[in-house]
Amino acid sequence: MISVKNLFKSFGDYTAVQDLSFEISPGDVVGFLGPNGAGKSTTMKMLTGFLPPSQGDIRIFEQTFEKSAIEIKKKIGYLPEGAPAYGDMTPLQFLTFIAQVRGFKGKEKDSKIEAVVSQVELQEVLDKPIDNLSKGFKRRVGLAQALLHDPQILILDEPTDGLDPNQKHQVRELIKNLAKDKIVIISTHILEEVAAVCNRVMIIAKGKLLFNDTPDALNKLSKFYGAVTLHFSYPADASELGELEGVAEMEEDFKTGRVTLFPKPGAEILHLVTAHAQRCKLPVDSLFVEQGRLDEVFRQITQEVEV
Ligand SMILES: Nc1ncnc2c1ncn2[C@@H]1O[C@H](COP(=O)(O)OP(=O)(O)OP(=O)(O)O)[C@@H](O)[C@H]1O
Repeated sequence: MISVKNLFKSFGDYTAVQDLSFEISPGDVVGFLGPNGAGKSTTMKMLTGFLPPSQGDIRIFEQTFEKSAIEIKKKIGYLPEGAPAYGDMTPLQFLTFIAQVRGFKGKEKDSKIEAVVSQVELQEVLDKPIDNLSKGFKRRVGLAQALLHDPQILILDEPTDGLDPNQKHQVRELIKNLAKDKIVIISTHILEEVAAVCNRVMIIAKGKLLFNDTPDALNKLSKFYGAVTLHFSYPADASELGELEGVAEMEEDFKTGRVTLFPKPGAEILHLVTAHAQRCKLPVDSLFVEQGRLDEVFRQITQEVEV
């Protein structure tokens, strides 16, 4: 369990993290979202013991960094932003170095390295200098060092940043396949990542925690949640759709033939819309219920915050 109470971090006059409080339990995969400069990396650095807080309390499985820094660090795997590594080392040399720092020796060291190399599929680049590797492989080396000691807590700062779609998919699959009792915290700018791997979302902006709930609860804040969108194959009069019982508002895009109907609070409008479209023989190509748009809610939540 990670328990954070009233956490602050200032750099000179600037307060990067303001009064954060939250708890994270084993099994939680948390997507940590926020605009540039929101304070995500700073918070992660405090959670890993890399930066001391200016104020506040961090407890990791009931322990504090003041009393038990080494014990806590054994439980945490951390991938810092940009996946820094020693570029003139090969992945094998780097992972050997990390394994030694983590206190592994002999056969145990070799088997830890072997396991993580196979887990993140580094075999083909093991003996090439890290500086010469592609971005995707560099990121995998970073992940390997974070996973090597099979930590209970994984803190990954933008693990898929700059990766191509295939590599993003691989990293997400890897995260999904981790033991189900771990705590995983991932900072990201990619909203689809949250839906793909996380069961919880925390949004911060200007150092303040603005949202802390499930991805589904975030979707429900979207004005598009439960809306019905239709595409017409040729222009048609959709005005009667906007007057149906339960429809609060209608948006029409005449160029694309798209019509979106927003329900009144609590109303379900799908069956009324389909029945009307059939009755009036509207030229409907496609019709679907919107799940909510994360990018729209993200903008709404993060733009409202005051300094
Ligand atoms: N060591 C430091 N000294 C001074 N200011 C800092 C320091 N580290 C971070 N900051 C400032 O604190 C704020 C939060 O930075 P942080 O890196 O935590 O944001 P972030 O949410 O991770 O952003 P991004 O998404 O761009 O990585 C920024 O304004 C940043 O310039």
